[in-house]
Amino acid sequence: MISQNPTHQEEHRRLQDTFQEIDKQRSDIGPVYRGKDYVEQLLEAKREESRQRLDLLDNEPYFGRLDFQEEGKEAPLPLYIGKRGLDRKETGEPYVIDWRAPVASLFYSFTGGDAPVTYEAPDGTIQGDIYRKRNLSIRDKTLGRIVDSYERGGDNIGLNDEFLLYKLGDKKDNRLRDIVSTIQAEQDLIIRAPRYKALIIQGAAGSGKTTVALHRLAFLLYQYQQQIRAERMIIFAPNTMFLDYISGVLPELGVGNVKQTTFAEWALDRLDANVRLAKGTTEGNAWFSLEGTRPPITDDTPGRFKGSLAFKSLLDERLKEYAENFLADQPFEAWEGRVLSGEMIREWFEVEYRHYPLAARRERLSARINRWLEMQLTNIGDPKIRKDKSKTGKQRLRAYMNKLPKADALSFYQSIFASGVKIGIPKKVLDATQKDLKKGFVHPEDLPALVWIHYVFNGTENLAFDHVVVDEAQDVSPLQIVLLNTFMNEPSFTILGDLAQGIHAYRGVQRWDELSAVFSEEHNSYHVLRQSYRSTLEIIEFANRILPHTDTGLPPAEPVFRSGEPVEVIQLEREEEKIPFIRDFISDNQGRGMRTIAIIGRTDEECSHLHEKMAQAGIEANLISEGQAQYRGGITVVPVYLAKGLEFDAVLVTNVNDRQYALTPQDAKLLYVGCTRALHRLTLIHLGALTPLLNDEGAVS
Ligand SMILES: Nc1ncnc2c1ncn2[C@@H]1O[C@H](COP(=O)(O)OP(=O)(O)OP(=O)(O)O)[C@@H](O)[C@H]1O
Repeated sequence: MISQNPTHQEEHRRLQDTFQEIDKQRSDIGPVYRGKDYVEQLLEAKREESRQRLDLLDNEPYFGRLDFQEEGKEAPLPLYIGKRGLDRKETGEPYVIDWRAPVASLFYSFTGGDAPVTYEAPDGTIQGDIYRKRNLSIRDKTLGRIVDSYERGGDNIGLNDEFLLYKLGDKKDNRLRDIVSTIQAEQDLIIRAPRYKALIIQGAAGSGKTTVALHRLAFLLYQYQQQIRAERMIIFAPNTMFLDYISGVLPELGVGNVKQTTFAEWALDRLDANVRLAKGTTEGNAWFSLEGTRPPITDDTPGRFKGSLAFKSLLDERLKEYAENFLADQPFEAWEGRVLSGEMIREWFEVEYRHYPLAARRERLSARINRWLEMQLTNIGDPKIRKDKSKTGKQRLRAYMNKLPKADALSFYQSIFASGVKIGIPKKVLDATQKDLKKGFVHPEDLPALVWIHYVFNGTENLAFDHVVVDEAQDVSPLQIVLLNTFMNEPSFTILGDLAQGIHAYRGVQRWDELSAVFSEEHNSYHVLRQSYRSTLEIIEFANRILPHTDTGLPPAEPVFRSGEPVEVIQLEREEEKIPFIRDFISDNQGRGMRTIAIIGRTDEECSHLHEKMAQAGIEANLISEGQAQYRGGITVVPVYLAKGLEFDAVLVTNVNDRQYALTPQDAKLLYVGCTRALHRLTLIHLGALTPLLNDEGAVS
């Protein structure tokens, strides 16, 4: 039924008109070509692109309207803003404006007031006045909510956040979504930042870091379409399940082909097959179990040392020495009396081939000596003697080359550790590495150094990035960033994370300047996102109480004013109460329309045990364990260290007692991660004494 409201009627007509235009353009494209003609096939690829763009538009043609009067024009024009642009077929006039277009930036940067506004167009700054900013919700081709957040001359009070709050109140499924209709001004600044920057973003939990980084990729592809290709953009995320969780956003924004991977996967792809990860090095059983004590984190902590710039300097020194001593300075004697001097060989290797990486120099040298050998053979007239000499010469060349080092990353790395303390590797680091390394096995934190060595030996293999996104960057090392930077002519990075969620501090950074030190001042661009969009006011205020215990000195996250239910901290008397409690928690939340519910435990073992008990009690849930490739949504049991990056409508954190979450920065970070996963409801239970991390005057019990 069409509403009687004149605004609704006007927008309804505009929407129908848009659908007609889309239909017309689709029918003009014509049917799919299935023939063999090559030119037609190429044209068909273009047509298919247009079809896909129209399909995307057809779903939700636009989400916003901005009435803008450009200076010097007679009247304001309504600009409709959508995920993709659409021009009128007949007149060519813009009918829907792509959200990434310069003029659309006004929609995001405008926060009210009657003062003139400006935006940067390719031809310079454009000034004008805004008369209306409107959000429109379109679902299943039907116009829903219309919210005017600004009207010139109106009172405009309290309307600004209404559409955002309406969107944030949604229940979630198993995928991260795009936010084009409600991007906030502080996020938009990051999304539209210039290409050649190393953006480092410290963002509170739920501030939209991951989402913003994905929108930035879509923006860069639009803005620099002649210079940037999706296939040369890459996203590094902490694990494959997280990649699965975020995998829907770029296609929703009409962007395909961006490589999304983990650092370990990418590194192992680069390295030779002889590099294998040692078993039992998974973080789950090493760092996050409750067994033993976790040593304090220092610069000598193996993961931190092996990712440091100090280690890189040490490697570089050794690599230089290795290259200098590569040749044995031996002449090559092809057969008795036919000698190629050591000086000549050095001249070729060190002067002629100096621009090639070591492995290529080695190969070129071998080919060059071989050519010299062939030349010598042409001087021998007797075919039989020539054949004999050729055989000897080739054998000797093989032997000569075999004596040269192999320029293999793993052997080099092994040799570095064999030299050990002598060359400045701390004993702690040696002890943690040697045993496996001697057998040819490495740990994840060895990978940046190994790829670095491989790069010095082999070059970048023509692999170049147009833009790199590093998510959860508090867990990466400076060496990783240096390494990725070598695959680019000029830095173009979006590096995002939250130090308060640095649960892998044993290999990550403790301050952002550890990463910014990699870039020059002109490339560095540091941003802070404090506003948190994910959780209700009550949840954010609760989590903010844990923050000081993380020892990061970070300010509290700022909630959007979206109020929900109070956070509950409940003490159970007996272990047997737990499963019935979980059952009630799930059914209560399902009854309130919550679609994703997580039971967050402290360790892998606790979660497997809970999951088993729940199954015995007939409660079906997905158990998440390390190495899992997919996040399925619904009811999930997950250890807290694997919940990072994900979000759930309702969260139950189990066993928040003083043993599971002790008064240490590491445990504070884990608990902070657990609590900030919840969108609408958060409950914590404990048996025994409550964790001191929550034991302050504000705790609800
Ligand atoms: N401008 C916005 N409009 C609507 N929703 C938003 C906005 N910004 C962020 N969100 C929502 O907030 C939630 C958190 O976003 P995201 O996961 O990108 O944050 P994050 O900073 O990476 O979080 P964390 O560090 O806690 O994993 C998501 O549900 C996202 O859709």
